[in-house]
Amino acid sequence: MYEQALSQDDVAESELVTRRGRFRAVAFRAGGYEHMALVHGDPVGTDRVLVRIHSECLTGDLFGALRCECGEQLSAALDAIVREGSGVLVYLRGHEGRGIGLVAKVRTHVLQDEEGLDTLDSATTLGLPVDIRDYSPAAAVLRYLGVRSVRLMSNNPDKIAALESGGLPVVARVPLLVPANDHNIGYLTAKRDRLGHDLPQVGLFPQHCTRAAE
Ligand SMILES: Nc1nc2c(ncn2[C@@H]2O[C@H](COP(=O)(O)OP(=O)(O)OP(=O)(O)O)[C@@H](O)[C@H]2O)c(=O)[nH]1
Ligand SMILES: [Zn+2]
Repeated sequence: MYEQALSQDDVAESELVTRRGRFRAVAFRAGGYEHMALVHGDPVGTDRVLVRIHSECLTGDLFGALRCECGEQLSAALDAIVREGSGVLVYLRGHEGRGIGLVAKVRTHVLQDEEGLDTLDSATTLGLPVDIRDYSPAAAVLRYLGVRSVRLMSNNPDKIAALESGGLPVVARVPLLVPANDHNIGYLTAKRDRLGHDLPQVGLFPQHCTRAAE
């Protein structure tokens, strides 16, 4: 857990113009990793800031893998922040594979493909934890940025609890739903049924599903 306040020694900021628009890129060190917050508009001292806390997923975010929905959620969240005119995306490193790392995550993929195990059992069969993510760096950077309260784009109740226990009030959860496909429908179903994520019922994952955050 990263409980102290971020110091300027651990932060560097620059303008970052992207295809979507203009952001402030805030690189910061916390909990042994280097993370980044992308800030759009001016959320300093503001309540109800639209925020996405995004867990690193190299395969989904960078390579567009369809076996999870991370890449599409990343795009949808940035689009929503730009539409809103203000908001923060916190990209957390060290979260790969829900904290077990990239090599271990790919090992879970092998078990999913070859043995038909789901995203939980494939981890536990390897003797690994299902989820050991630490969200405290996100709370630390949001406090550093002067965000007062948050509308969080996520389907995962753990993220809300983690932010609140980090001192950041979450005044609303904004669903972040993207279309399901044949490759990730089992993954989404396991997240809903076994991890308690707030996701639609079977048959209602539109290709099915739905809107990004509004
Ligand atoms: N161990 C493991 N991790 C995975 C697998 N697929 C994706 N991940 C990781 O899961 C993390 C994303 O967590 P999810 O449970 O998909 O979603 P979430 O971020 O908790 O919830 P949202 O805020 O609603 O997106 C990323 O860090 C991915 O690397 C898998 O099959 N096994
Ligand atoms: Zn992913």
